Amino acid sequence: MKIAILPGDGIGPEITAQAVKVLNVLGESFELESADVGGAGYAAHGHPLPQGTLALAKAADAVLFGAVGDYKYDSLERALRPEQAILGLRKELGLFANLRPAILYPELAGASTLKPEVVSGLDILIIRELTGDIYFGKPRGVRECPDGPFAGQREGFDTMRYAEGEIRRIAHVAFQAARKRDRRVTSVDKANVLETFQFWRDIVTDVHKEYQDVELEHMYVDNAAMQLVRAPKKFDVIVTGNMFGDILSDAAAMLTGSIGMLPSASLDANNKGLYEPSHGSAPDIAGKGVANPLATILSAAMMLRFSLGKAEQADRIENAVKKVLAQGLRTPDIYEEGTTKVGTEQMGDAVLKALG
Ligand SMILES: NC(=O)C1=CN([C@@H]2O[C@H](COP(=O)(O)OP(=O)(O)OC[C@H]3O[C@@H](n4cnc5c(N)ncnc54)[C@H](O)[C@@H]3O)[C@@H](O)[C@H]2O)C=CC1
Ligand SMILES: CC(C)CC(=O)C(=O)O
Ligand SMILES: [Mg+2]
Repeated sequence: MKIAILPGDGIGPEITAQAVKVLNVLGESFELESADVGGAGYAAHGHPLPQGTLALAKAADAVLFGAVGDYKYDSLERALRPEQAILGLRKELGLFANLRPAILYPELAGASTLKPEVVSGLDILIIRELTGDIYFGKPRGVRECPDGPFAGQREGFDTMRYAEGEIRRIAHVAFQAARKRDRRVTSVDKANVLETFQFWRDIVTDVHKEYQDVELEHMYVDNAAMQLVRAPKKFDVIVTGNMFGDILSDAAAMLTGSIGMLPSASLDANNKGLYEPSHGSAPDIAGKGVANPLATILSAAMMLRFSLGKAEQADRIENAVKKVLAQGLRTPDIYEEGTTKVGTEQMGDAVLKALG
C-alpha cells in the first residue's frame, strides 16, 4: 500500500516526521513517498500543488498531509499561495467529507481552557463539508461596486453556494456516522439569514426521513459557537458547511486542550482519504521543536482505520497516545504544572516506545 507524505510548510515537516516514524515501526509493508506541497512546492517547482505532487496523491492509497502556509507568501497572487495546495487537493481528490473528532483525553482535562466539568468525557464528531460553500463558489474577486452608498468604489466579493447533491451526500455521511455513535445529529446553518443555508436545512431535513432512528436538530451557527463552549457534551455529531465547520472545529479544538490534539480525515465517496491535523503551519513556533505532533500521529491512525483497513494498528497508535499522556508527557501547548515538558521529537519517540 502506498502512502503519499506531504509535509508542507512551517511545523508541517516536524510533525509529519513523527507520524512517519510511527508508521515505519508498525511492521507493515507500506511504501511511503514524499513530495513538496504548499510554500515548499512553490519554492521548488513554482507552484503550491506541483503536477508531480498531485499525481502522487492521486496514485496513492492514502495521503498524510502536514500543513501549508507561510506569511512570506501572503502577497503572492492567490492561485500561487500555499493554501491553494490543500484546497486544490480536496477538490481534485473529491474529498468532500471532513471528519474532525474532538475527544478530551481525561489526562488533559486541566489543559483545556474550559472548566474540567464542562469538558471531561467530551467525545463529539464535527463533520464539515469540504469542497463547496463560499470557499469554492464563483464568481469571486474585487470589482467596482455597482450600487449603494459605496458605488464606484472597489468591493471584494465571494459566492456562497451549495448544490442539492452536495448537501445530500454530506448529510448521509453525518447520519451514518451518528448510527455508530449516540444517534444524534445537529445540523448547523444560518437559515435565518442565508438562502444557501435555508436550502441546506430543507435538504438535511429531507435526507433525515431515511434515518428516523437518528435524532436531528437544527441550530444557527452563532448559537452553535456559544453552545460549544457552554455545554459541548450535549453534541454528538455536528454537520455543517465548509466555512462554519472550519471555524467551529478550531473552537472545538480548545475543548480538547489544544489544536495540536485535533486530527482529521478528509474522505471521498469511497473512503479514499487525506489525513491531516486540523491546525495550520504555525509559523510562530516553526523550527523550534515544540509543536505538538499528536494531532498528526492521530491523523495517521485515522488513515489506517478509514483508508487502509488496519483498524488494529489504528487502535495501537491511539492506545500509545493515551499511554504517553498518562505518563505525564506534554508538549508546551498542553503543559500543566506537575507534568513533564517535552519537545516534538521526544513526544514522537515516546509514542513509538509506547506502541507495545
Ligand atoms: N490545512 C492547512 O494546511 C492549514 C493552513 N493554515 C495556514 O497556516 C498558517 C498559520 O495560520 P494560523 O491562523 O496561525 O493557524 P495555526 O493553526 O497554524 O496556528 C494557530 C495557533 O495554534 C498554534 N498551533 C497550531 N498547531 C500547533 C501544534 N501542533 N502544536 C502547538 N501549537 C500549535 C500556533 O502556534 C498558533 O499560535 C497560515 O498560512 C494559514 O493559512 C491554517 C489552517 C489550516
Ligand atoms: C487553508 C484553509 C482553508 C485550511 C483550514 O483552515 C482548514 O482546513 O481548517
Ligand atoms: Mg481551519
